[in-house]
Amino acid sequence: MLRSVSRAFTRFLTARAAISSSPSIAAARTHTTSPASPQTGILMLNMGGPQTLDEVHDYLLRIFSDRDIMQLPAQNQLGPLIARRRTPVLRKHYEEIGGGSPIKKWTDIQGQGLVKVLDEISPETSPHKYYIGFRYAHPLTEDALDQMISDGIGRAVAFSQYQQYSCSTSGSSLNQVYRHLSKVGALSGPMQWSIIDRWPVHKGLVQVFVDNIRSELAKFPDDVRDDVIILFSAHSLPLKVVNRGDPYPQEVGATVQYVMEELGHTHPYRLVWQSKVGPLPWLSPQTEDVIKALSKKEKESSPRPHSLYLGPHRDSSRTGY
Ligand SMILES: C=CC1=C(C)c2cc3[nH]c(cc4nc(cc5[nH]c(cc1n2)c(C)c5CCC(=O)O)C(CCC(=O)O)=C4C)c(C)c3C=C
Ligand SMILES: [Fe+2]
Repeated sequence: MLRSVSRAFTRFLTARAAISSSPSIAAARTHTTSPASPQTGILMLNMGGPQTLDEVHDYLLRIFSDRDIMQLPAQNQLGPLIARRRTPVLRKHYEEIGGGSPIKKWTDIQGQGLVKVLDEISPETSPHKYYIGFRYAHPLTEDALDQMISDGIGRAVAFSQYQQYSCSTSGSSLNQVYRHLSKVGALSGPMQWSIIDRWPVHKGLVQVFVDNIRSELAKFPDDVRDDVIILFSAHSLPLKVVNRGDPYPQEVGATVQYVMEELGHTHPYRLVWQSKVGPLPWLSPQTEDVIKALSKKEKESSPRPHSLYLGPHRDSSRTGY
């Protein structure tokens, strides 16, 4: 299902690209649908997060109902059951960071910066407008698409905010875009789509990691700084998904490789995996096991290794994986 919908979306994009490159059809379109100054919509796709504690249940319900992320037996019954049971645990986590996810706030800030730059560097596609399309929380992808349609957007960019591609994250969002456009009959509408589905080695991304690592390293005392081990901690993935050929592990590895090259390989490093859910095997080593092992070593050995942790946590939606 996942792959067939993704393929359908790709075929749809290819067909649109073919249409745009055909002079006669492109000319016809100018007459019929293009406004004098075409408006470009950038749809920022991400999983999102509950903005209030009351939104936690529905957020989890959407996650556990999504067959692109997991396939449960009798998912229609089991999904809602697990979501209900998990809600108090996750509510507590969000309570600890102030009562909600900051991802909407940061995506707004990034969207505002994005359209400002685009309006400056690309007047021919201005004015640009960003839309936030979250997969599991408000503002939902479906609502953003409806808004783009009602705004009469002529040129649309589906921009995945996941730097590395996985069928379970970016794939799920793109499938949702395709399904909703099909449902509302907008697949063959006036919106011309292009897509940014991954950017694992983009210069700007690599530089953000490099800058953050350098500024964190500077906080260590001079006599231990060179011994610091850098831990790159990425969200893990079930081996079932990896073995299907999902590109995510390789793309995360590519990000790490570029960052280490830019740093000049000044320090030892490890790529570790976090946030495994459920009983099945996931990519390892797990972050917490590596931290425990390194701390044990730190207590026993001399010179003592120190570690610098770089990875996702609930209140750091800006920092990467
Ligand atoms: C089998 C299920 C899951 C896969 C595959 C998966 C892949 C995946 N997830 C992220 C990033 C995040 N996931 C988050 C929450 C979350 N993910 C799953 C399951 C899978 N993820 C669940 C059940 C949940 C709900 C949270 C929970 O119950 O604890 C989050 C948000 C964390 C939060 O606290 O809200 C992120 C971020 C990636 C990058 C990824 C594959 C590459
Ligand atoms: Fe997840």
